[in-house]
Amino acid sequence: MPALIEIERLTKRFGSFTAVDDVSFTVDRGEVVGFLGPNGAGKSTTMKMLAGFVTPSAGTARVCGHDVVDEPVAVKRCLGYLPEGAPTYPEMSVLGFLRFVARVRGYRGSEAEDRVARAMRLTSLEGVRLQPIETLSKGFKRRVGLAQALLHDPPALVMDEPTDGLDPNQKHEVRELIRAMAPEKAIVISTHILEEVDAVCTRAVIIARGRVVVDATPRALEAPGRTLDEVFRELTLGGARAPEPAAAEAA
Ligand SMILES: Nc1ncnc2c1ncn2[C@@H]1O[C@H](COP(=O)(O)OP(=O)(O)OP(=O)(O)O)[C@@H](O)[C@H]1O
Repeated sequence: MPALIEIERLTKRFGSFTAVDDVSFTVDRGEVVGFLGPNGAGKSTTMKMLAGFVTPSAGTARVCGHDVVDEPVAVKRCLGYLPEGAPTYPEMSVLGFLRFVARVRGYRGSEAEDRVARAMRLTSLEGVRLQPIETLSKGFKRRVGLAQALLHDPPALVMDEPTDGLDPNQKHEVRELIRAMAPEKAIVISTHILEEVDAVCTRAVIIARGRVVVDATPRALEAPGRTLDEVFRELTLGGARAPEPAAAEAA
């Protein structure tokens, strides 16, 4: 049976700048892949291609067997996507926004209400349910993003820095949530926090300058006697890069 998430030679060029360069990896049910890399390595762009927000320049990606370019609606049905930053519609209340998401996803009546309630429960949002999103702290906004990604209980989850902006207790809660969901789902999380990889990931894919430089279990990476931090620096030195100004304008 094919993996729930399949990425094959995926490439994204912005003008003459190649942000994602021939990236391939798969994620099976039960796996939590930590997608790591320095700033500008191409993590968000890869995730946006998986979620259908950016069109690949070359290569393919499939979610639950559906091609992200040819079958975008089928992909969105089986994928939960947490983008970087905060959810849109800042003037909506948490409850109003999640009801809206439920409606867009085709749920009505008690099923919609049950799904909204479950998503708020999983992300501990009940206490702020009537508050406009724009008045929430960064950590709570992040949780609203997480709630919308989980609302339809998708088999595949792609989360761009899910614990960004959360305090240590909230980070712990979100990691626990990811761990609890993991057996049933294929999960990709991007992160800068290497301890997060140890805490929740079954595999680490490290990307640098748009290319995959490692795809291994955290345990294999650390052996013998090296920390993940050391491995990360060794593999990604050369670090951040920026597109040529002309390329950025062409995008
Ligand atoms: N629309 C765009 N036009 C031009 N360049 C872009 C565009 N989107 C991203 N890039 C460039 O592509 C490269 C990869 O960006 P991306 O956001 O995928 O990196 P990242 O690994 O997610 O970084 P970070 O860890 O800082 O979030 C960066 O150099 C970025 O400036």
